[in-house]
Amino acid sequence: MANDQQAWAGIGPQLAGRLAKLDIRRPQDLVLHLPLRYEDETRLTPIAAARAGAPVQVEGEVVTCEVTLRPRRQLVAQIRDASGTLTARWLNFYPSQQKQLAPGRRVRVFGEVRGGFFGNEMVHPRVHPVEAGEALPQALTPVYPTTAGLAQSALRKLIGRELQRPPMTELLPAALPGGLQLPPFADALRTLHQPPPDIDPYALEDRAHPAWQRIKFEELLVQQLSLRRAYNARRTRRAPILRDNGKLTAALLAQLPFTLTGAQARAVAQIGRDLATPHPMQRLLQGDVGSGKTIVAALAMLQAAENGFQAVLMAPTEILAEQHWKKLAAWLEPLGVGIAWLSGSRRKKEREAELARLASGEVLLAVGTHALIEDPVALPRLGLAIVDEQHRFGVRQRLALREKGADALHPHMLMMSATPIPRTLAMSYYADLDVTVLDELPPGRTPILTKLVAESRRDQVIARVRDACLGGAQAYWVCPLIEESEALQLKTAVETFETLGAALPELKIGLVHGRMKSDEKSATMAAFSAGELHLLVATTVIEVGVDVPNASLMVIEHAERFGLAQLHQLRGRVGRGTAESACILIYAHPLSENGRARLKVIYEHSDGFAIAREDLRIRGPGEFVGARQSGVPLLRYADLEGDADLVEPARALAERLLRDAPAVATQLMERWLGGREGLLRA
Ligand SMILES: Nc1ncnc2c1ncn2[C@@H]1O[C@H](COP(=O)(O)OP(=O)(O)OP(=O)(O)O)[C@@H](O)[C@H]1O
Repeated sequence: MANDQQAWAGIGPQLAGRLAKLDIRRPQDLVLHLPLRYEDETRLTPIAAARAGAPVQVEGEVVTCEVTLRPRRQLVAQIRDASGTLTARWLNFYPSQQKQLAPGRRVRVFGEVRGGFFGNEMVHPRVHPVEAGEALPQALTPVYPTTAGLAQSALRKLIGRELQRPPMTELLPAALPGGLQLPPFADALRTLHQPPPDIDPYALEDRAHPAWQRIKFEELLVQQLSLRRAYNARRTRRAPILRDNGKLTAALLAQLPFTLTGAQARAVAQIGRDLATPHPMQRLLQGDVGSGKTIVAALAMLQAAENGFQAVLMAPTEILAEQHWKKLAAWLEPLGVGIAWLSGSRRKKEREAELARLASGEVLLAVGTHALIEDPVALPRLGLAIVDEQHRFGVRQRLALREKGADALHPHMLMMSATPIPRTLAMSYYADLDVTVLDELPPGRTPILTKLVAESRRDQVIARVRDACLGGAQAYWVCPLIEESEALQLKTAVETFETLGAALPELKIGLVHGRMKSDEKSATMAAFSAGELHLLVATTVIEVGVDVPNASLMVIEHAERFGLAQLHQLRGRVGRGTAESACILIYAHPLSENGRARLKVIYEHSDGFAIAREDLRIRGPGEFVGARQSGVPLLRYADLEGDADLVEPARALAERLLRDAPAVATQLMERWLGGREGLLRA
């Protein structure tokens, strides 16, 4: 982080430290520190006309000013203008304040009036002693976000000084994409820092004013620039050329019990083309629950193997890794292609054997958890790395996987996600990736019936589970989420398992939770997959990816505690076969407003993109994507939902600048990011 010491003339280390807390590290950062709101000191209100509720400024002569001791120590002044008298009081004050308020002096006081025992009064108003002939300010007074030890007045002065200084260079071209009309940068900044008195301060505060639009547009533009530049950098790196010679992939397709959906075929073709280029692919495959991402991954891995390169698939949980491995092995082994499975839980001997097979090149493909990125794993010919549920991994883990390849060659990267995100968000957060969407479900799926049931009717739900299971179906029962305590969560899971066991003696019931030994977990999952268990009681370990097509009933207890994405994922565990499926959401009273809103959304929508849009509306984008973790520079002013219509033109202009005016692109990034590395994402 560059701290331009030279330019901080007149600013000592203490002040510099406080400014740094506001992310102001260079003089030019000051002008991008924008007001939260404004106070109108450009006009005066006669004392008699001041009404309670809104801040006003009055000017008058101090009649009296004294420290009283009852009911407590305070400074009390009477101020009079032609229309009346006002009492002002300060419970905390400096002796110098009393001097400022010497009787006979003219002062302006700014604050909110309220009705007191002795008539109208102001508590802790701001005082400004008036010099003879002093005019009212010409601009609204900005109120900035600040930090302890840094007074508004000091910050205002610093920013005001910086605003005087040329140049606030205009960096945008005259014609903006989409016919967007925005004021020049310098004008926008002046309007925001020193708004002329005829501007309605509320219009500025809700940030819809063209001056705000300009600033937000430039901020979004810089976000796009930094992401797109990271994306373009991949062209400077080399990756192995993995051609689709069609032998193994065609054999796999011929042997599948289904044909690819149109969306899958398009994704496979797109990825196939990426792999055949000499630069690393950076692609995100987004598919709603059950849209069939695994086969797309398998075909890509085969394409690597066909070319003699290694490919790995990293999954966030052991259950998921094992399931992927089984599915891939069932598809690939008949073709004579081996696939290793690495997870922290496998016995040492098994692990070592798998490692040896990988190191010798006997097997080219592997599936695993983060165990894949650990030290002993050598992947000297890594050509393709696939990360499933990519948002569950940190930036560092994804990078570590990339670093597994040989020095000179970067592997192609494919990120997969079953959490669809709305288009504007994808454009913003994933502008350094190409995005493929699987927007089609395999045919023959029947829609899932979602029911909301109050906890008082739990017995009826149990009866329904009995009927369904005795009729040949299988069911999941998801235990309540207890975020505060894992121990309690476990206890609840065990208790639920026991009470259901007692209530449903005729059913075979299994239990999985995160704390079980891996082999127990995998034995239970295998028994459920094989149809040996009717009912699987589970914590959210089954949230992602579990694929047992015969399971057609899902019960979620305390559904109101789960997030929308989580509910959607959980519900997606059923409806994967041809049987009619149902998801019963048991909720407990009282429902919070937010809990009610979430249940309503999940009840009304089945499409992951629609749910994501609603989720965004309820939670806001920051939390939605886990912005910090994604490593994308955070937006200070623009808001991806409210300013969605600026994102597309920002993206278009970013591409144009990077192509035609890279120096301007650099200047823009320098202005906003100050030489800080804008992007860390793999
Ligand atoms: N084109 C297809 N036609 C029929 N069935 C398919 C097709 N593609 C995949 N399937 C099957 O659909 C099920 C879901 O596929 P998969 O597990 O790959 O989904 P997913 O996208 O990973 O979903 P999730 O994110 O929910 O795990 C699997 O049983 C798979 O074999």
